[in-house]
Amino acid sequence: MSAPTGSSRNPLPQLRRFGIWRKNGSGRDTADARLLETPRSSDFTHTDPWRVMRIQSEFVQGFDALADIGPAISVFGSARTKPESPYYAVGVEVGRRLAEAGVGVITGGGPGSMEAANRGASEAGGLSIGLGIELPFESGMNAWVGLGVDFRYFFARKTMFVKYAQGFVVLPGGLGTLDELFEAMVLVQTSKVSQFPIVLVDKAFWGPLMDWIRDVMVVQGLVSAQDLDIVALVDTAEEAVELVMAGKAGAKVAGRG
Ligand SMILES: C/C(=C\CNc1ncnc2c1ncn2[C@@H]1O[C@H](COP(=O)(O)O)[C@@H](O)[C@H]1O)CO
Repeated sequence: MSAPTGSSRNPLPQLRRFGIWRKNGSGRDTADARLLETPRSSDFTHTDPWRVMRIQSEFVQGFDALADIGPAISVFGSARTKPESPYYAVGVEVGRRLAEAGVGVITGGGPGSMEAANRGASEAGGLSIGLGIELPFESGMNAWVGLGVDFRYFFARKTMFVKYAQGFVVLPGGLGTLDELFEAMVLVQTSKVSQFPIVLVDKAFWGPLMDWIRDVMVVQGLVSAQDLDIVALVDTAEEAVELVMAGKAGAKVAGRG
């Protein structure tokens, strides 16, 4: 995690934090992992009803903490992006431009590109939100989050990314970023959400993936050519924010089901 520099236009935000958070140290034992484990005895299955209560409380807590945030955009990207990387600079600029456009910035609250977007939003005086996740190794909320909500379960957290945002900006990333991107694409493809702009930043990074979808999936009839229009590819933070804000105007409408 980068040390804040003296060039900030705003000091580090005062963190308001929700959720149960514990440092896991080097252990690999998390609530998510325990839930997904195959039960080894019937005793184990008897604990699942209690987990449902905990899962329920995580949704209630998320809804409660985020209900009044106003318009916001979720920004995804690699947890491993270094502060000296050009991707980090783009993330800061995306966060800053979104804040200047008057919308909150929601990230996973972690390091790398998440930190960059939170930092840009925070430095510009905007609402900087982090949805943290319990992981088996130390990570924690980055220092640029002003409103933090901690989650044990990925699926509860992912609901919040969509429910409280009017669009996604996706910076280069790995499996976690792809997971978030494809979930959003499927929600649009299946009309669970509409009017939901998804903007991918860096054509050189994302282009080959889109080419593969077009050349393999579309050719084999596994997705339709129109599904590629669910996302837009750009090269700059300026274009990303312009596009995502233009799409923001329409109300998000839930599909049937
Ligand atoms: C691997 C490292 C830290 C992990 N910490 C994370 N904290 C919060 N959110 C995370 C973390 N890792 C992944 N995510 C989520 O997935 C996306 C990034 O995943 P990727 O595989 O790095 O692309 C991101 O948008 C988060 O929501 C650093 O040592």
